Amino acid sequence: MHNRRMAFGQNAEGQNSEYEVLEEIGRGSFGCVRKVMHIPTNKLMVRKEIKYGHMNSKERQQLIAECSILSQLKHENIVEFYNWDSNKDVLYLYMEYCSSGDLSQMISYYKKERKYIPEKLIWSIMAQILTALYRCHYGTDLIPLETIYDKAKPPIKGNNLVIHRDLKPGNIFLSTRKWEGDEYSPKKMDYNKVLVKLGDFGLAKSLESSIEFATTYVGTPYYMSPEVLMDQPYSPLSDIWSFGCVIYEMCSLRPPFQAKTYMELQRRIKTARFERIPDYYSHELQSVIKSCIDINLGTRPSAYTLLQDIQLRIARKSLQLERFEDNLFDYERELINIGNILEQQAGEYEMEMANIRSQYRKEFEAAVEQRVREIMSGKKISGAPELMNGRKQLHRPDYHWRMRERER
Ligand SMILES: Nc1ncnc2c1ncn2[C@@H]1O[C@H](COP(=O)(O)OP(=O)(O)OP(=O)(O)O)[C@@H](O)[C@H]1O
Repeated sequence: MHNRRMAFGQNAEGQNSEYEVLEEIGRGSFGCVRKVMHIPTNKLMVRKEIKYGHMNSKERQQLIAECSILSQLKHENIVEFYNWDSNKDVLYLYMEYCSSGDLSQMISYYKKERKYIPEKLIWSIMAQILTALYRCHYGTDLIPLETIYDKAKPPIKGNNLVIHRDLKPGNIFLSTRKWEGDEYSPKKMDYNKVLVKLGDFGLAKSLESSIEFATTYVGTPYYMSPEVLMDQPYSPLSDIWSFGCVIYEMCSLRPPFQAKTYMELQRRIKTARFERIPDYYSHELQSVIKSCIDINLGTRPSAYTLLQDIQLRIARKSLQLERFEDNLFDYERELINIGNILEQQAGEYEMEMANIRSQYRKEFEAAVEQRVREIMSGKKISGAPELMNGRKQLHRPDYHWRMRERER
C-alpha cells in the first residue's frame, strides 16, 4: 500500500484521510467518480471507485499489478495516474483531474452548432492521440521531430506495454491553456488549442473478465474492433481500429457503425463498411481513417506507421512549436515578474536612501545650528573641529589684541 497512507491513516469510513472528498462527477461501469482534494499538495484530483469485493485474490492481484504499471505511465497526453488505495471492498484510483471536458462533449457541441470540426484541429488531436498510443504500445516515448522530413526509426519495444482497450470519445479528455474558469463550458473553450489526454487506460483487462463488469457494462461497443467482437485477443491494432472510429466520428459527428440492435451493430462492424466522411475534409484524412478501420490485421497500420504520414508530421511539428512558444511565454512572464520584483526593490532602496539622507541632513543642520549658537554666545568652541579649522582663531577673546601687537 502507498506509504503516505500509513502517515495519514484512514477515517471512520475506512477512507484515506489524506484526501478531502468533494462532489461526484459522474458514474461509469465500475462505480462512482468524484473530485477530491489532495490535502498535502492542495491539488484537485479525481477519485475513481472500483468495487472489487466480488473478485478472488488472483483477480485482485492482477488489478493491483495493472495499477502499478499505469502509475508508471507518464506522458503529457495521458491522464496522470497518481496513486491507488483500497479498503475491503473498494479500490480507489487517484488521477489527474481534467476540467475542460472530453471529445464526446466537443463532438456534441459542434453537432449542436451544425458546424464541422476544422480539419487542422482534427490532425492535431490525431497526432496527440497517436503519440500517447505510441508510448503505450511500444513502452517508449516518441522522439521529437527536428524537421517534418524526419523519418522516425522503427521503435524497439520496451517493458510494460499497455493496450488501451476502451478508446472512445468519452475517454479522451481535453484541456487548453486559453481555458478560463473551472468548469466545462463549450462557449468559453478555445478548441483551436487543445491538449489531449487519454484516460481510463488498460484496467479493462482485469475488469472485463469480472462478473461485475459483465453485469454492469452498459456501453455500446461502437468503437470495438471486429477481432475483439469475435473473441480474439486484444492487440495494439485493436486500439488503432477504435482510433479510426473516433476520428471518423470527429469528421461525421456520428460513429461509423450504428444500429438499432446490438446484433445488427456487430454485423455492421464485421463488414467494415461505412459511409465516406463529408467532402468538406481532405482525401488524405479519409484515407487515414479508412486504413485504420480495416478488418485485415495484416494491413491495418500501427501507431508508428501512422505517425509517418506527412500531415501527422506537420501536426506534430506545429504542436512542438506551440509548446516551444508557450514555454517562451512562460519564460517571458517569469522575466517580467523578476523585473517587477527588482523594480520594487530598487524603489524600496531609493526610499531607504532618501530617509538616510534626510536624517543625515537633519543631524548635520542641528550640529551646525548648535555650533552657530555657541559662536554667537562666545562660548569656547567644542566638537566638530573640521568645521572650524582656521576660523577657530577668530573667536578667541585675545586674538584681535595679539594681532594688533604683532603689526606694531
Ligand atoms: N480524469 C478525469 N477528469 C475529469 N472527469 C473525469 C475523469 N475521469 C472520468 N471523468 C468523468 O467521470 C464520469 C465517469 O467516468 P468513467 O470513466 O468512470 O465512466 P465512463 O467513461 O462514462 O463509462 P465507462 O465506465 O462505461 O467507460 C464521466 O463523466 C467522465 O467524463
